[in-house]
Amino acid sequence: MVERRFPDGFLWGTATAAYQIEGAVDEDGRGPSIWDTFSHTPGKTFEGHTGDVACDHYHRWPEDVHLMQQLGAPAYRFSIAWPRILPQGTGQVNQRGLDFYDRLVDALLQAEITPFVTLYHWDLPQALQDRGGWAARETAEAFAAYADVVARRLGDRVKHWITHNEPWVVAFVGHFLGVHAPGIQDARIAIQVSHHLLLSHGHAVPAIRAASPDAQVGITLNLSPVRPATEAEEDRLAAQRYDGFLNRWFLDPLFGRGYPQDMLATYGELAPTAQTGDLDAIAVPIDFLGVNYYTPAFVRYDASVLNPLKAILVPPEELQAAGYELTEMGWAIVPDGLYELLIRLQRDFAPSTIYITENGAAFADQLEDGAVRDPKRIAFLHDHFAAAHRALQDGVPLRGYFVWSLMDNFEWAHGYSKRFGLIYIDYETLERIPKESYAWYSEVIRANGLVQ
Ligand SMILES: N=[N+]=NCCCCNC(=O)[C@@H]1[C@H]2[C@H](O)[C@@H](O)[C@H](O)[C@@H](CO)[C@@H]12
Repeated sequence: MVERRFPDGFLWGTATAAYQIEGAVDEDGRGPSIWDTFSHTPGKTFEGHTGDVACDHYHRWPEDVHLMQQLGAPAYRFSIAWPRILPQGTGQVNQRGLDFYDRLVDALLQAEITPFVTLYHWDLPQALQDRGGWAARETAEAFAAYADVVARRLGDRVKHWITHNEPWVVAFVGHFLGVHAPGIQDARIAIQVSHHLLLSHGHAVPAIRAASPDAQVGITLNLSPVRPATEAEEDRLAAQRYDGFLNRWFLDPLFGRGYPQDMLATYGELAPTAQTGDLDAIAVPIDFLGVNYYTPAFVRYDASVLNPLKAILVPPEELQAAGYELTEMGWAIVPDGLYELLIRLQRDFAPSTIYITENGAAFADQLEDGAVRDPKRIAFLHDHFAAAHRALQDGVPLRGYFVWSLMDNFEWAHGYSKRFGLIYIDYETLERIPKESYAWYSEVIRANGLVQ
């Protein structure tokens, strides 16, 4: 008996990204991306892992589509590799790159799986990085031109488009922390990059709509509820600033309010350079907001003069000592954080539609006697699905949920050391082995809800 049933037509799905699963980095005319450069730079990734082969999805995609079909998920979110489409970032289009995604989309539709296409999931053509990358305003225009090329080819069959995946991570993990490509550590550049990413979104949306009639277009943000470490005033104010840094910096301009005044004041002369019309472009109406939720941000005041934010994340070991269970990423498992986030989004921004475009967890999965028992992942997903159901009951316009990830894959700086998949990948043989959570999720999809 289904206790927590989801609305009819709820879009259950799985999610992946090009550089994390495809491999075939030198095949069929693909050009290098900044992640090819970064992962081949000594010391940047776990044990020097690269995406050169990854899950070899570029060649094994028919088997992967079959696994999706067996799972029974009605939707699949994947990203298109810009360097396969425009190897130099602009100019000459690589038809063989377009052909790959054309075949994949046709196979998904044949399998009655709705494709959700992410246009940018971090693999910027290196040729554009050589011309300034996202720190250069021209890259925003190049992105809109790339979106136009892809939407013209696939827009008759792809009706759900996501311009960007997690611009916060691209800007601040890639250009401030420097632990992602292109590995820059400069606050001013990172803030300017966040502006150019949003601007590129604003210019891509009309291009997609023009080429893909009645398409639904949105953007995916990594968002978290922000919780102060203590009720002390300084921690509560730090949490407010961190909420501005992580959430409101992107949500406010996308929903037509311009950049948050408190953050412009906090950033001072680090604030981005914008041109007339930029904010209007960024505020172009979207059909849905994609939300990637993993864990809340637990924040405390930090007096360091080197930190304009004067707020830092509470370290994982403290969270563990406080009683939180952690995933292999060191992220606290807080299903209620998803409910809290969705209710806040509905209250403060009221998007017409929300999709959870990523939620999932890495655990220390072991292959034993040809099987992978992953009870922790089942519990994680169960509890987060229950939180999403509660939000639905409280009026949140949630229309779908994509589990990260369909299969184990290249986890960026962590390489292949972190496993998020519903399907285990044996990286020696590239064999796909569905984990117990795959069968469990298949049951949830068939019942369209949780049975206990
Ligand atoms: N310092 N630091 N960093 C904090 C980063 C938190 C947000 N990371 C994500 O959301 C990434 C998202 C990504 O889309 C996917 O490509 C990744 O594989 C998953 C799993 O990691 C998640």
